[in-house]
Amino acid sequence: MTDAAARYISTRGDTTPTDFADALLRGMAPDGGLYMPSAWPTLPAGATTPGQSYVEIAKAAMAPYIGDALPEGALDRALQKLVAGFDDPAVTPLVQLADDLWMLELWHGPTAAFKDLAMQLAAALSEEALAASGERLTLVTATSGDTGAAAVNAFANTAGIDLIVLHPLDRVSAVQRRQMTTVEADNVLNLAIRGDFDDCQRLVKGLLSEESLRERGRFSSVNSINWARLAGQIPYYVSAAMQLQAAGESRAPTFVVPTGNFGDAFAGIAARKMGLPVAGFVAAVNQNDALARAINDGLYARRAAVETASVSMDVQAPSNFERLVFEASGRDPAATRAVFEAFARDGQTSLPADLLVALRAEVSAVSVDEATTRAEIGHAYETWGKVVCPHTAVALSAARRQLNGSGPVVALSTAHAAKFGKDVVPVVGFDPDPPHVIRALGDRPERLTVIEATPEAALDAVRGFRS
Ligand SMILES: N[C@@H](CCOP(=O)(O)O)C(=O)O
Repeated sequence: MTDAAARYISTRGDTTPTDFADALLRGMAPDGGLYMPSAWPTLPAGATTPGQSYVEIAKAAMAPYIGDALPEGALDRALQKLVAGFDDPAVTPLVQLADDLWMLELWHGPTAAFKDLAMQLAAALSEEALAASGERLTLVTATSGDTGAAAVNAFANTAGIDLIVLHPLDRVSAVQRRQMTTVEADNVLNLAIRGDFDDCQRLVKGLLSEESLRERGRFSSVNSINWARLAGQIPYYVSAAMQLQAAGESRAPTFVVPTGNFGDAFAGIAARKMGLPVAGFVAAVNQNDALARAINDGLYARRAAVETASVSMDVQAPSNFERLVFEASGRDPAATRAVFEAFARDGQTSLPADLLVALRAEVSAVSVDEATTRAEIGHAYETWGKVVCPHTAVALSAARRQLNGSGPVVALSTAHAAKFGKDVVPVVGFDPDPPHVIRALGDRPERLTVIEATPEAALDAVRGFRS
């Protein structure tokens, strides 16, 4: 019998429980909710034995979520492929910046952003899941820059899988856009949407519930609405804790996570649910602060996203907030449904007082403005000689406010600064040295199609692609 951690239920409570492979190939639950493991597994000893490699940690941490849903050895093969694409032996090295202040570098992979860690696995595991059934898979994915780049890299030219990426027109960095649009792959379609990331994510969710598209075969998403994306982000929290221990630090860390769609932060919360000792989580958002206002003021309200230097976090309706509400409500699907149906219908909803207390026990949230982000890029360079991207700067600014001598604070560094030259160069005064994966982009021509942010336009584009 499959363990509870490998059975997936919906946050909205109206879906037949299913296994990892099906949750992976569906992306979202049919009732409009998000898949969650029906119970949290305990972190196996293999993940926390000193001296383990990233592959060993990830295998132990992820296997309970997969159970027997994939062919024998699928996770091993996926992990070997993942680490082969990283340019650091630690995969996600932890760097000390000052007393109690650490930075977890998550950008040593093929698109120089943290998304590679789960996306490369999602691609390999999707292929394994499809090999057994021989089905065809179409993926639709919304991006504010990094997810799309990682998805294109991971899925380009994969037999049996088509990938359609929706990014907000002119609202991703030039490098992010070129990582998506210069790849020569007939199975990839780039759609530039006249709107913001939240429009892209809304269109993706609409497409996933569009029955007429089922003719194409399986239809899913590789946004962090897909549980497999979160499962692939849990191991680096465990790895960071192990690296701290190896450095002689025995106190539990506080993780500061630069936050957009809240998938990364929720993966950390999942690691803690599995038993990883963590003192706290801080979600650091930019001026798009819907999540911070919800947690700090109790009002979850939709506003148009503003453009910031940390473009990948220009999100005002963070999808994984639904998973947090589900968990904080004691896994109550009716309470979760009430919050997100009201938000969808009215554009805002007040969170009940008891829910708010439980949310704050899981995570705190701070918003960092643009001037502070710029100042933090300068501070990181002047103080530690580190050229950091704007997202990392948001995290570092929030992390430095957490330092109170009570334990280590780990800021997640989510992307290489060279992806965001427009905002980094004016502060540090030079072009950050790009890793070879960015240099290799060269000046190849770009391929993208511009469409309006309407369900009809999105549906037409998808129907017209390789059907
Ligand atoms: N920050 C993201 C937005 C989508 O996030 P995801 O984790 O749900 O894929 C991006 O860079 O696209």
